[in-house]
Amino acid sequence: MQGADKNRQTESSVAQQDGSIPRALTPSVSAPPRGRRLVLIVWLFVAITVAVLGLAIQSMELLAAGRSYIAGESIWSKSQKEAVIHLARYVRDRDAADLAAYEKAIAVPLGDRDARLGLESATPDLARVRDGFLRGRNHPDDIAGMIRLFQWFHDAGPMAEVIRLWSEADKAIVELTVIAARVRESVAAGGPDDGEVQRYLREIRQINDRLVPITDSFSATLGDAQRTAQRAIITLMLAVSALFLVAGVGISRRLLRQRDVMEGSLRESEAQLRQLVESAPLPLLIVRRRDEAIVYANSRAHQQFGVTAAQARTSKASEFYADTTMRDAMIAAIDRDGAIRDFEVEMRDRHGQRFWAVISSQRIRYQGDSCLLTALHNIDDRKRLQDDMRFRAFHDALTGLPNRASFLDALDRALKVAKRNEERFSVLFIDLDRFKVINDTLGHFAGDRLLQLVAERLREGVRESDLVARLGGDEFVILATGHGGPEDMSRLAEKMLHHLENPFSIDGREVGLTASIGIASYPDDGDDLDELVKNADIAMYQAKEEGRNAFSFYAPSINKLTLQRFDFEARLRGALERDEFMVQYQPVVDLATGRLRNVEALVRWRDPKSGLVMPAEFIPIAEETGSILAIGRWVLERACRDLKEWQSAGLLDMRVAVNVSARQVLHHHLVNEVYEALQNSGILPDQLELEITETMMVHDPAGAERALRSLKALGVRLAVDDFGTGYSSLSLVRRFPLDTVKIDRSFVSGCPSDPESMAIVQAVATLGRMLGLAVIAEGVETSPQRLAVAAAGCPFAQGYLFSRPVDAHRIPHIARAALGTTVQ
Ligand SMILES: Nc1nc2c(ncn2[C@@H]2O[C@H](COP(=O)(O)O[C@H]3[C@@H](O)[C@H](n4cnc5c(=O)[nH]c(N)nc54)O[C@@H]3COP(=O)(O)O)[C@@H](O)[C@H]2O)c(=O)[nH]1
Repeated sequence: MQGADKNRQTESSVAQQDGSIPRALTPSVSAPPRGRRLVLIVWLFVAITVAVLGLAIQSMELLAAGRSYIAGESIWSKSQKEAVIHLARYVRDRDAADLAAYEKAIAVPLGDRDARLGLESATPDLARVRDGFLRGRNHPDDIAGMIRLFQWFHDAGPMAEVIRLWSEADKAIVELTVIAARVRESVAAGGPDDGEVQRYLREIRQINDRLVPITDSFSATLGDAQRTAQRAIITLMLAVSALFLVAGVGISRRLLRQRDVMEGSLRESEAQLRQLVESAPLPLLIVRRRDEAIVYANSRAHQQFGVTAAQARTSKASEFYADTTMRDAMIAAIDRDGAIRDFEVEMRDRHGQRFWAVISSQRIRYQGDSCLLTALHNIDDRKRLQDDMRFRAFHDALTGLPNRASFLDALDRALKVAKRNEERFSVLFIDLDRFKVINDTLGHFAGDRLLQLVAERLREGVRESDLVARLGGDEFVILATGHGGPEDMSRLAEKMLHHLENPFSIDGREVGLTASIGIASYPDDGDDLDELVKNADIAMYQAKEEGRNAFSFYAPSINKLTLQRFDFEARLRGALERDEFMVQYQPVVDLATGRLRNVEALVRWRDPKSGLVMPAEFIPIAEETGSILAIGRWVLERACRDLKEWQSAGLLDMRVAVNVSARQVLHHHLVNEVYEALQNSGILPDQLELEITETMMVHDPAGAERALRSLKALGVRLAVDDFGTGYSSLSLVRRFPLDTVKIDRSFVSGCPSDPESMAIVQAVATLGRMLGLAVIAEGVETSPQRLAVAAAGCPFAQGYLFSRPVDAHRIPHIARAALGTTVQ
């Protein structure tokens, strides 16, 4: 409302019919513009009025000039008569007074004569003419009209006759002046005698007799001319008026027709525009500013606000704004700028349902009132998308928990608050134990589901004020604010471990899971963001070192150890790319012949920092970090290629055994990788033996069985490593499609002195023989052990007694030797 009147002159005009559309929106019709037409009509009537006025003035002037001639003729006639009388007296009495009276009287006709002669000359001397008329005692104001009348109409009927009679009369006047001159001369000479007097009087009488009919005629003709002119003028005026009347009627009819056409076009345009506005895809409103009344709303607006047309008419626009502050800001912007474009505002419909809209609005005049024409666009979907994107930017898509960015943000805020208020808070770094193995074992879908369930349990276990976030993978973090000291944190960590202890149900399976938690607190364990997170991570490693399913507080003393571990892990991650791995091969000997049965591939890491690293040191870490998959694949490829080379060198019966970790076995790509290794190298499937540990088979028998059967279908051989260390050894050999059993070194080392070890070796050898499995005794270091395992029925053996693991190039040499004793 404010400032409405002030700005009225800037508002658009609108049609005034009820419900019509703002004229500012009406398309133009094809007639000339209304303003221009109006100007033309005004000018036409001005021209007509000027013409009529001009004609009337001229007519009146002509009539006035006619009357001047009549008046002049009267004076002329009287003067002429006086001149005759006084001249006759002078002739009779020779009285100078009569002569003077004569001269005064005759000056009038002579003046008029001079004027006439002047007007009849080819180049009239108007001064002379005017002087003549003045001497003829005509009124000075009439002279100009008399001159014009003479000039314009001297050839026209009555006027020509008047001038002719005037010339006739002037001849008689001139004759009179001649007689007067003769009389004067005669008087001067003492005459005239009686005879002359009589003659002069007779001549004067004759002239007068001639003049009387001329002047009568002159007077009558002048009267006729005046009447004729009067009639002509009246006729002309009537004709002109009739003409103007006809023209006026014609123009008016034309204007009316044009107005009808324009109104028709306007109505049509308005109807079209109304239809357009009605069917516009956007809600449109016209709101009266004075009282916020909705004076027009299209059907989309009715839908948007959940109102009928009747309800809209009785509603106030302000009812539909969710927030009056926003509405006030919008009105202020309109008052300032005259219009607003794409103003974002929250609205609500009649039922209170809120939605976001962008509004464009401008001031208009509508039905004589200052109004706002407003178009709005519901942007709820866009807002939702934006909110969703914002949520995604700060939340983990899988678990819905705040993500790393969100956590760091919250941590930053917590730090500032804690510094300001001198408060404590803690970061709990949670890493799930062996999650990667579970993920590989159960598949990624199950792994994802497990992470979601873990997230739920963690969230349920914390206070409202604490923040649980997922940093990525199986790493979670809790930002615990408003807690007391380490006791509180211990309780929280224990509670979390306890929460996770109950098995998770995934796809009908019970999955057990534990976690390791590291705790770092502000200000004791760091006073910036990075340090706190890093130290909580270090503490978490400490908890893992302590055997998992545990929590640990950060302490500077654990830092060095853990950093070494970090460093080791980091170096291991890049070792493959840097080509730091190598494979050695350890022979497996046929105890009956002493010849080579096969070789076992054993990986080593040439770490630039710590030298040759044995697999027992790095394989568990590689398994935990997942890099075992790439390392295992590389060993497989390498071993197959080396075997192919030995075969090319003539060792045709050779086989190679490759260790495969649990994560590799359960990984879906192993079958493909083995197939590719066979294809790439060109060795036969049964020349490759894959060694799987017994513990792995026991841990997930179903997964292992599935994987081993797929591998078996390729035609490769399968061996169970470390046989006897698990608890289901016998059931394993029945369930899995095995070819070879390797008796664990711990049993072989007890031979032959330990009867239990001997008995186990013997039992396994017998079992193998009966099931058609090859049995290899591992870790044979001494001749008595060799003799003992041979006596127990083991056909094959492996151990330092025969050969330590050696580089590939030495295998052909060893193979050709009789391996009765240690080669090295
Ligand atoms: N997943 C993979 N695991 C691998 C790979 N390469 C090795 N490994 C595993 O590491 C374990 C340790 O291997 P390594 O240090 O090479 O030890 C092997 C031999 O050197 C050792 N051995 C052999 N004979 C004797 C002996 O007489 N005495 C004695 N003390 N040790 C001996 O045993 C290891 C081989 O044993 P096994 O595999 O059970 O046949 C190793 O156990 C593998 O599991 C790899 O590429 N992938």
